[in-house]
Amino acid sequence: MTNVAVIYYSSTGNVHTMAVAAAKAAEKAGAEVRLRKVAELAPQAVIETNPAWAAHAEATRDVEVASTDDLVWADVVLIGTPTRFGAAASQIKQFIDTTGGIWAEGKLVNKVASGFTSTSTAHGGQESTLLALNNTFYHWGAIIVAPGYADPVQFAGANGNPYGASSVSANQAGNVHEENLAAVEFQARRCVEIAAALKKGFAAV
Ligand SMILES: Cc1cc2nc3c(=O)[nH]c(=O)nc-3n(C[C@H](O)[C@H](O)[C@H](O)COP(=O)(O)O)c2cc1C
Repeated sequence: MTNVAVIYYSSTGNVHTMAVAAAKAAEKAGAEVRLRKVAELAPQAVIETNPAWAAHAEATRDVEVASTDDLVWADVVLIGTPTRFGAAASQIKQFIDTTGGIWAEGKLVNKVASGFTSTSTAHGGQESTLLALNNTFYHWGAIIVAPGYADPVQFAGANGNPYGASSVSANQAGNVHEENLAAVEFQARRCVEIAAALKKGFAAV
């Protein structure tokens, strides 16, 4: 059994929708899956300035919050974040910054890792966000499994990002194109497949 942790942050539901699709696809591929949001850092007063943000926070209040134990448990770590000025959301960064202890113990080595994102605009920083996430994965000693163009879904009109599934929301809540969902499903399946092969390979050496 391959363990998959889908860990995400989402203010207005786009990345959440992608995370749920990734989790379901990994489960369908035979993995055991933990879907976890990272802790919110924004003050409630700020959240309430945006009705979509407040509504999404309320709708997902029962989603379990990610811990470093989820990373230790996982064979595959899929991290989803909206773009914030071309980089990951601070909520995701804060979670990443709690991994120093398990990193020092070597507990992140050889995890299969992959990122997905959502931006408002097509050239709003999807690649810079995903490449910045990859920098963390390198430091963990993880094995980055990007979708590449390894499936025809990557050539669908709304897709095309080989670094990780990416949606363009136009700042609309929960506005993920079905082709983006197919892309993140493929990405999750690919990670499960590669992690299972790695496990077998390591067991054989
Ligand atoms: C502070 C802030 C910074 C943002 N920076 C960018 C950006 O650099 N480029 C972009 O295209 N969208 C940017 N966005 C928009 C979000 O990334 C976009 O709406 C995304 O789809 C939200 O995902 P979510 O619904 O999962 O929260 C920004 C939003 C906020 C609140």
